[in-house]
Amino acid sequence: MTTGYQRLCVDSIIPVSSTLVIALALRTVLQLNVVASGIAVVLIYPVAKHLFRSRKALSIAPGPTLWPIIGNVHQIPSEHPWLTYSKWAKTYGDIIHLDAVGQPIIVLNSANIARELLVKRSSIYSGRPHLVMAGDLAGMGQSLALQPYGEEWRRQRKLANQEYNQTAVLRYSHVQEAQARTFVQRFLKNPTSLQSELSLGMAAVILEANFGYVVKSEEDPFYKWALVTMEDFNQASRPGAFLVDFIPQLQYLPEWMPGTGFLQLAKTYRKNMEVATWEPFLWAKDNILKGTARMPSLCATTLLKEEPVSEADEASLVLTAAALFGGSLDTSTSSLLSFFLAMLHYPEVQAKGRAEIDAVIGSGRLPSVSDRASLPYVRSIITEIYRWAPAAPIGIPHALDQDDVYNGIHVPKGSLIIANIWHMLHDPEAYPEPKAFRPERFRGSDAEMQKVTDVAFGFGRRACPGMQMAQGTLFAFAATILATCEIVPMLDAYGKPVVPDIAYTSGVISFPQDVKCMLRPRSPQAKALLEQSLDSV
Ligand code: HEM
Repeated sequence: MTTGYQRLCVDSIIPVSSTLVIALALRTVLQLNVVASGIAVVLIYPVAKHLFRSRKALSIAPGPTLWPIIGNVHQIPSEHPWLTYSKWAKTYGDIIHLDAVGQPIIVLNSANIARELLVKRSSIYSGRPHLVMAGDLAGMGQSLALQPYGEEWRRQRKLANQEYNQTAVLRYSHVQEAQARTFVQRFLKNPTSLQSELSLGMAAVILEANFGYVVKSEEDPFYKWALVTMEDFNQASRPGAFLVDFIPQLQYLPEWMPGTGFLQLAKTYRKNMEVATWEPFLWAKDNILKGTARMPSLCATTLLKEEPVSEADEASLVLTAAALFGGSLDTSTSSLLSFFLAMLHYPEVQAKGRAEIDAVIGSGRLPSVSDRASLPYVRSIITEIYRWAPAAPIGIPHALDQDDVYNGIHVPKGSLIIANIWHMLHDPEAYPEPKAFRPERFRGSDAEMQKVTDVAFGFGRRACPGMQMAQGTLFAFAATILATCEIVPMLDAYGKPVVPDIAYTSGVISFPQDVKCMLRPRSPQAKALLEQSLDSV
């Protein structure tokens, strides 16, 4: 059955193409004899007029031509969608309407419109898309990042905020500093593994903050399980990978039927997820109750509350911790890879950051997270990373829970709302020469930097709850690296430096590709400080 909305989409068409239809019709008319012309005008004109009028009557936002039934499915880009949406902004403007077989998708290319809708109208714009394979069948839809906007989401969000708000997160500064120092030591020994060492460092920060658990190596079982589940999620949520996402009724087929392998796969994903999320929690609970756990942690704070923690509360806690891990790992790793890439391409920025650290901290100690306030240039470098290469270039889509009208434009209930963060942060009006990495553009002003973080971490009630954690971790890593080492390119077989290209992957979390480089210790004293700092951990 075709829904009213599907019909509207199929019938509607953009003005440009309506004009084209009329022009083509007229050209045909001119080639026909008078009688035939008369018939053609009678037949074609009303159709063209109808197409033109129905779009206006609908008042949906502009966008590429909608095809019958499929809408824009064939035009929705799978590679670097933020770049195509950004290009479309020139033709269609800051709010674009797309349709994927009846599913309305609204792309926002303006931070102001995103604020109008996702922040000011957040009571209706804070849902998430419903994923059948990843969400319902694999069981991942219960976690904070995918929960529909409602009671359970609020419960999980409260747990996340309690532990990772601006003040509470400072209790983890020592973890962030220790991991930054460990990373530098490890990478000095093994300069071929930048991405995996960063990923391990990011995981270690969040697993300690969530569970009081210390990760020592890539072989750590909790770390390995978490990676498996993240990969399962990537597979399960791949757009178009599973028919059941388009035809949800398929989930009720019996498992013995041919073609239902996805049901078995979903069970495997669910089992992996249960191990990855519950095992570290049970470990933490056991240690907290025995009094042997490292403190503080999200689990300790929650379990040691005065009121008893019910089974349902425990389940919410486990899901929150899992979402925080998932939200943290790739975004922070990608941002730090971008830091390395930027420092290789802009050695003068690297030198300036280092000079600021030398001037403020000197060379007698390593930087700590509490130095953030006195290092505005290092803060600017980190902010410029969020802007220059946002780790989540189109964020996570929101879903609209009610029909809405914005500036006369109809935004249908159930629309997916995509904030094109990349475009907003590359607007040449706000950020001249947006492709240049230039921390000076903020003039050391926190208000200017906040304009970037207000966009890069998403909007409204769903905005990133890990922002303060990310800020501290990225600062600890960037400042420790700059204070102790120079970031230098690898050398080729002829001893020539090889600076990696600026190229990014296409996923929801976009990574710079093939960033290879070396760290060169700045002095024997810097090396000694690093070694001493690890002895004291
Ligand atoms: C550079 C680092 C990071 C960036 C750029 C980033 C960006 C984002 C963005 C754009 C969103 C979507 C917001 C929206 O829907 O409007 C998001 C959501 C989320 N982030 Fe982050 N994030 C980062 C680090 C972190 C960290 C460190 C954590 C955990 C400690 C985290 C946990 C989450 C969670 C759980 C959500 C889902 C929130 C919800 O649906 O209510 N993120 N993040």
